[in-house]
Amino acid sequence: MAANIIDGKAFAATVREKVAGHVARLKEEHDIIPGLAVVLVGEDPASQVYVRSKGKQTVEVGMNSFEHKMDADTSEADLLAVVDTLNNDPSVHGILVQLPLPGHLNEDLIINSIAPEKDVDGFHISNVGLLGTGQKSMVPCTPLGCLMMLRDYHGSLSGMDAVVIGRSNIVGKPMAQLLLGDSCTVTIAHSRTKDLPDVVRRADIVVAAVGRPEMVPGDWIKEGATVIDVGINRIPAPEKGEGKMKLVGDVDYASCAERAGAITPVPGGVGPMTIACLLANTVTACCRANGLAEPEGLTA
Ligand SMILES: Nc1nc(=O)c2c([nH]1)NC[C@@H]1CN(c3ccc(C(=O)N[C@@H](CCC(=O)O)C(=O)O)cc3)C=[N+]21
Repeated sequence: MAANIIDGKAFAATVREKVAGHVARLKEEHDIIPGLAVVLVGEDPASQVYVRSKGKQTVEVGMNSFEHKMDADTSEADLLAVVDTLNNDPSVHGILVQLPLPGHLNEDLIINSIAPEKDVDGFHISNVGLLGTGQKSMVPCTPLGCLMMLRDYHGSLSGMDAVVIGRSNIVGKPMAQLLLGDSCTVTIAHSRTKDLPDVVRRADIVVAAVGRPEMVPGDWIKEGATVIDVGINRIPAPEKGEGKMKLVGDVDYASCAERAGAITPVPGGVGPMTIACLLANTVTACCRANGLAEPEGLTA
């Protein structure tokens, strides 16, 4: 059986359209323009690509985009000062500090210095706690995008067996919380999990978020399961020519697609949804900051 392909790229376009609609309404009815500030420390080429892409999409949906580029040797105090300025700037509704940060900077400290209501990444300890207790929060963009695709494909997720492979704070843990919130039976698997293949074989929903290229083979996938591939790994592609690279996920797409009922591709799956959800979170933050109704269809 060939799996249905869950087209994250197309889905992300519909999310951005909804965002653009809300942005237009905010401007027209309330004279408010949502603003997203992205802080990039250092010159990691991949990060620069993502930041550019975020800025471009932010402007395309009609929001204001603010970019703060800082040197790789920026001090913690200087970075905290920039975050403080953004926290106090009423035209900024969302703040994202691009991760990973250079090693001399304390990531937790920086993230927790962002005003929780502007923390559109959903990484602040307050938002983590709110999500874990089922209260209104900012939800991390990648898991939110995965949840939107799963709900769209399945309708209700209630009672499904979900296995999340990976226990990171930015994907695995919040993903598990969201699936639990939708009444899945959730297992978080990781590098020390015993009998990982058998654990994954129980799953109706597999979310792979480990950052290891093509580590999940098709024979771990239950017939008909839904596979969400969060991995974005750049690996050599000698078949495309000398020195060429390609993007692959954390699952072996060809063999998993043979057994899955549905699967997200890489590229064109979770990645585009992550950025779309960042824009969605910024609109949500803007509405909350102004005491306006939550935008429909953009929150968990
Ligand atoms: N504070 C913070 N928040 C983040 O959300 C964050 C971050 N730091 N640091 C880096 C990672 C990475 N990330 C991606 C977003 C979209 C794609 C994406 O759209 N990927 C395309 C392919 C892009 C390509 O060709 O390279 C796709 O999967 O189709 C990828 C990666 C967000 N991140």
